Amino acid sequence: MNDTLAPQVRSILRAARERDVAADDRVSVSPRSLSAAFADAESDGRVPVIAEVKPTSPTTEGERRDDPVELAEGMVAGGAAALSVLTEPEHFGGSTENLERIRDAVDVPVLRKDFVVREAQLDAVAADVVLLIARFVGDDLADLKRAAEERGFQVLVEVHDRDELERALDVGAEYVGVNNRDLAKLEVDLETFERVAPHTSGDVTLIAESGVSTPADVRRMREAGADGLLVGSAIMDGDVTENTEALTRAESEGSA
Ligand SMILES: O=C(O)c1ccccc1NCC(=O)[C@H](O)[C@H](O)COP(=O)(O)O
Repeated sequence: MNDTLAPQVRSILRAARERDVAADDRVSVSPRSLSAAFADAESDGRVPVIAEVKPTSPTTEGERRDDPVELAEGMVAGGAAALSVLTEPEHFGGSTENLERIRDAVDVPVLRKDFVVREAQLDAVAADVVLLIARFVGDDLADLKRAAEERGFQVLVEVHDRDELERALDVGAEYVGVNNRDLAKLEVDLETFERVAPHTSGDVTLIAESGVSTPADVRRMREAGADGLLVGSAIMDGDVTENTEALTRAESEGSA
């Protein structure tokens, strides 16, 4: 599998495998419901957007050093239904402290965005939702999903193609994210979601991840079946409240 990943992604995976977890105790979470947050957004005319606090990334120039709590509050003010917070330190400038502070400051669900590959890594910090990337966790998907749910986390299983989608459905994933970013080349193509989404079963909450930058992209992903969208770079680039608002209002009259 490693040979087919972009060098930056190989480096992310290597760091994830080597990362130790200092936590002594198993976390126990009373999660804020992601599906209820999506329903609340829909009921007042907002597109359900998970806005991502992403200080930097292998495909971003520079690093945004504003207070992550201020960024998160700005995203919620712009109508974000939920937040995603990078906790990966080496390639994304994230931290578990950022997530803790943000989760204390807002009342929407918070997704821990990281590259979890071992059960002990689930105990690094409490969050409402944890990400498991099908391609990274391989045959451990079912065990890690069970371990996460035992701790109270909701689990977002990330896939990129139909085979990974089948694996997500086989383990009973309720939240599936289709990542438009190809981890082999790091290219983003919104057609990925359009190709994979029709093969999902109806009771799954489907999230389009990566590469969404305009209201037209939002509408395109929604027409292809996205219940929600995960957006990082386009929101982090400039005024996060205005950027979030433009996307959450993409289906309102008068939106560009
Ligand atoms: O964002 C990257 O550069 C990246 C590189 C290698 C592996 C993963 C990467 N991103 C993780 C994500 O899933 C995105 O942060 C998330 O989907 C938001 O994407 P975007 O809206 O395109 O910033």
